[in-house]
Amino acid sequence: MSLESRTAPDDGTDRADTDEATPSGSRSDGDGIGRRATGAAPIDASDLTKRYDETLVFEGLDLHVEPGEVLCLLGPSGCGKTTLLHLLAGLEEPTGGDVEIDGQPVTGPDYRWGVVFQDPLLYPWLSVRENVAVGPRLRGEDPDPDRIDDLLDLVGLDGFEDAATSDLSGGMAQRASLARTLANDPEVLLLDEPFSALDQLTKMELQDELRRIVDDLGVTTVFVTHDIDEAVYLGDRVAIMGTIPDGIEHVESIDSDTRSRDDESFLEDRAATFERLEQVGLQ
Ligand SMILES: Nc1ncnc2c1ncn2[C@@H]1O[C@H](COP(=O)(O)OP(=O)(O)OP(=O)(O)O)[C@@H](O)[C@H]1O
Repeated sequence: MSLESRTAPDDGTDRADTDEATPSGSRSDGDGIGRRATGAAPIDASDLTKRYDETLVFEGLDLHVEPGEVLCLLGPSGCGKTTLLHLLAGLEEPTGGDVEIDGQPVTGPDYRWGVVFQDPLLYPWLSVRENVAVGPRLRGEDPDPDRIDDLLDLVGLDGFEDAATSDLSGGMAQRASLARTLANDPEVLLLDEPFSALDQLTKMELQDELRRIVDDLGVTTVFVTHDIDEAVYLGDRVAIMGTIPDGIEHVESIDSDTRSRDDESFLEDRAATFERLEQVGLQ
């Protein structure tokens, strides 16, 4: 089995003498990721605390995502996945701690860290092509039509450039949403359960497409999901979040070379992740 299981130390501290990650998601080394884009940005969250009035979501959470890595945040409803993603994206302010992307503090939303939401949120009065060109336009740039076409090709929407968004299926709308985010050339891609509203076949197709795209672009990616198979299939590592306010309980490294849903190592990775979920008291 090629899976490296990275157990959280009992005392919650780093083990510098082993090849293990901390529960907060730091890595002691850089292997096992398999892809490392030159120029891709690391994400560093330090000592993050988020509280909404009486609700402490997590406290003192640390997370490091390697340049070009795909990290999946996995956990049950209400464990704080979206909250953590929003803090990484600058969509919400932490109660304590800070987030840096490529060494720059995240103080608010920015096109350099692109977010894809569960709802594609396309502008219905614009064509698919115009939706994808929105980011550069908002920044006062003249979008390069060839680049927009290339992006639509990349996400599998070749031939739908001039379609109205109302003519798109849910999967196609999510492809357009992804292309719109990629049009900003983000250093980091943050996705919040983007495929959870799609039927199983479309979801699997889009998982394949996303994996191909992030591999091609080498963009650092954080993907929120509550679907174990999705997390294991897409992630270089899977960070398992416990119930609030436990934060990240365990980080599982997934063998990057085996991206096949029906081979033995996928099933082994899945079983190991499921076991970890059970060990932190989740089903
Ligand atoms: N704006 C808010 N105001 C008050 N409490 C909030 C707010 N946003 C989130 N919470 C609370 O914070 C906790 C974490 O919520 P969050 O949405 O981050 O979890 P999640 O793991 O993403 O859940 P889901 O999988 O259902 O989307 C929950 O208890 C939720 O009720």
